[in-house]
Amino acid sequence: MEVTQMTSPIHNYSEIGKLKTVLLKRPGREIENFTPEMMPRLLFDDIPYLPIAQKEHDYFADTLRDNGVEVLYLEKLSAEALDAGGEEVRDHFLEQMLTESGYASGTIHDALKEYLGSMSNQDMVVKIMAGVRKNELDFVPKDLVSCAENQDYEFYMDPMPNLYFTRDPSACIGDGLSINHMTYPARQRESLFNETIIKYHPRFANQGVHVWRDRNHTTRIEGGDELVLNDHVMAIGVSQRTSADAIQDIAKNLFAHGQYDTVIAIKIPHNHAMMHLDTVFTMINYDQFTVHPGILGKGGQIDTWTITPGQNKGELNLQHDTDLKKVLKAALHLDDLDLIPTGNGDPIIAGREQWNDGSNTLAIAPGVVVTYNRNYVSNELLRKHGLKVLEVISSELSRGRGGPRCMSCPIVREDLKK
Ligand SMILES: NC(=O)NCCC[C@H](N)C(=O)O
Repeated sequence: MEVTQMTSPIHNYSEIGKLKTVLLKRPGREIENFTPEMMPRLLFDDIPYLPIAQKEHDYFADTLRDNGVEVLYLEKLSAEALDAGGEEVRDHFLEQMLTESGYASGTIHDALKEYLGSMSNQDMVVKIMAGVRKNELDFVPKDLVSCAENQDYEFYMDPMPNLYFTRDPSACIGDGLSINHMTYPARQRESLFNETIIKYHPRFANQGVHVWRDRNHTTRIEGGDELVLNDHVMAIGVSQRTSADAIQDIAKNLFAHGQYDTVIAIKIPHNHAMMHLDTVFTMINYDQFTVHPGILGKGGQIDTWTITPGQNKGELNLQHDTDLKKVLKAALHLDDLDLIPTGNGDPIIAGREQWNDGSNTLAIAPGVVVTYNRNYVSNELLRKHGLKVLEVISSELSRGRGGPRCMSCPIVREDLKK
């Protein structure tokens, strides 16, 4: 009998291998469908201007395409997955989305189900992403919660403005991925789209994709913290968004079922400006990284724990260290490495450019990075360190507090030369 080897449609064994396929989300109505009062809860710092945000995002996507990258869109794959899954899958998806939006049953559930259920899969996906306002439905709720508590709130279903940060709800690692239970309610529904794609889209379903950790957990992890340094070493941020217990959990799964043998947990400040490791630290070449000086203490120290498999199954060894350079050199077998400080280390420029994602570079090949044009001091420094820097326009996209790495989820990268 002929045995056919299944090849996973996901192949991502580094942060820097030549990027072949990436998942993006073009900003839609969801990034305008909220008021200033809703901004903190929705994790935004301002109201973006949609036509310009779309223009900037198209420029980003074109920059990737011009460099040989296949660009897939979350909104399109989600609808295609539902098309492929059929009626039962669509019904299950909608029920789950309604449940996670606060309507497991009841009259509002029924009205929303009828409203969204009358749409094509593509329209339904776009509508759910954009949010559902009360005035869209010809329905007056009569339950006590609606009458006594929520009468002034405009939405039945909140918009999901953070969807264009495709980095976070899932993360491709090796030939698999983590589908993430995210920290804040504003983003928790997002990974349901990723789960649906992996389970039902013909490109991904039944193709041997490993799910290292699914979204059905109470502990929290987000892709901005998950850095695939090479084919056996990861770095994961202990951050506002990723908890230490989730890191231990995914480390155990990676060690037991994959080729990974080292996870470096890096503790960063827990605040909005630095919510993920990739807002302060990214890998951009075999031996080069961006680092925001604001994460380093006196003498350049930072808490790291190198996690490796323990003696017995399921056990983990921890090695604590505070010298990031030493830890990375040891794990990556490098004689030296170049940590390039955001804003050239100037405290004012570093703080300002990090806020607008000056550390958040997307490597599309070793030594080739995509960055926001507004971070001109950091960009100039990267060039001085020998990097090829492709700048993209960034006035509106940056209002969501994420840069080129946050806005992209690499699915396929070429393997690195050994
Ligand atoms: N990887 C990233 O750092 N993503 C940026 C996410 C920004 C978004 N407004 C959030 O707070 O989740």
